[in-house]
Amino acid sequence: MPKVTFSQVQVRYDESLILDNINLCLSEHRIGIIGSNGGGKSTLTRLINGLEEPTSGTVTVDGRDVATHGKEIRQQVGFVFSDAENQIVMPNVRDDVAFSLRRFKLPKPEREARVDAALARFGLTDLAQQSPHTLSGGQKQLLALAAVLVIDPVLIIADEPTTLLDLRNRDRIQREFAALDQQLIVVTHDLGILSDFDRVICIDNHRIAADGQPAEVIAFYRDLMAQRPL
Ligand SMILES: Nc1ncnc2c1ncn2[C@@H]1O[C@H](COP(=O)(O)OP(=O)(O)OP(=O)(O)O)[C@@H](O)[C@H]1O
Repeated sequence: MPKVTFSQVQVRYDESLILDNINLCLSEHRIGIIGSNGGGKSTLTRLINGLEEPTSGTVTVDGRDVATHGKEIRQQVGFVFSDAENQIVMPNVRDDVAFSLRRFKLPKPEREARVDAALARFGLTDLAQQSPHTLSGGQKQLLALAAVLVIDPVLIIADEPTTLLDLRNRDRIQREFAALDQQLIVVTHDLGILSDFDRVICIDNHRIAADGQPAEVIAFYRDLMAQRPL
């Protein structure tokens, strides 16, 4: 598995502290990030492929500093955003998936085969010629995942991937996650999908509040939320 490290990472926007003194080494297969709204979860994951930069401290992927190796790291780290609409770049579903491969100099038959396989994997084959904007919210989420998995990343980061999904598609994503060989980091409020993960981290108040096995960290988070006044 890749190794992602955070060393004394701090993120500030103007006067607001978003992440404070984060030290982590992430090398497990499947890692969940949970915590209250606005705590800094998305920011934490966006640091891993350079979508955000730390105000101080360093983030590395397999020893390479994201600040100086961003382009290289983005070829190996796939990011599925919570708002799948923002991930749409091309006028039809097929081209949207193919667009992810533009940076990889693949022979055309291989590129086509990879796109076909990614579409089939997420039940999108029949929608291949359709505009992505006409898909349902859940289908857009599946398209976003297909567009990331087609590059065969070593690490997949998914920010609230099940938010818009009905139960069937949520279960489909859970099964896909369970079958992935790659390292996976998922930010979610859907605690059920984390039960078989290797590690869960709870971010609260811009810091790591708990870090360990899913059952123990989820129990900690539930207690924390129960104590908090509405
Ligand atoms: N570009 C930005 N400029 C200013 N503030 C920002 C920016 N990005 C994030 N923030 C703020 O940082 C804080 C943490 O945001 P983040 O999205 O990381 O939280 P989160 O834990 O993922 O929240 P949620 O569970 O609600 O998605 C929020 O208060 C947010 O408003």
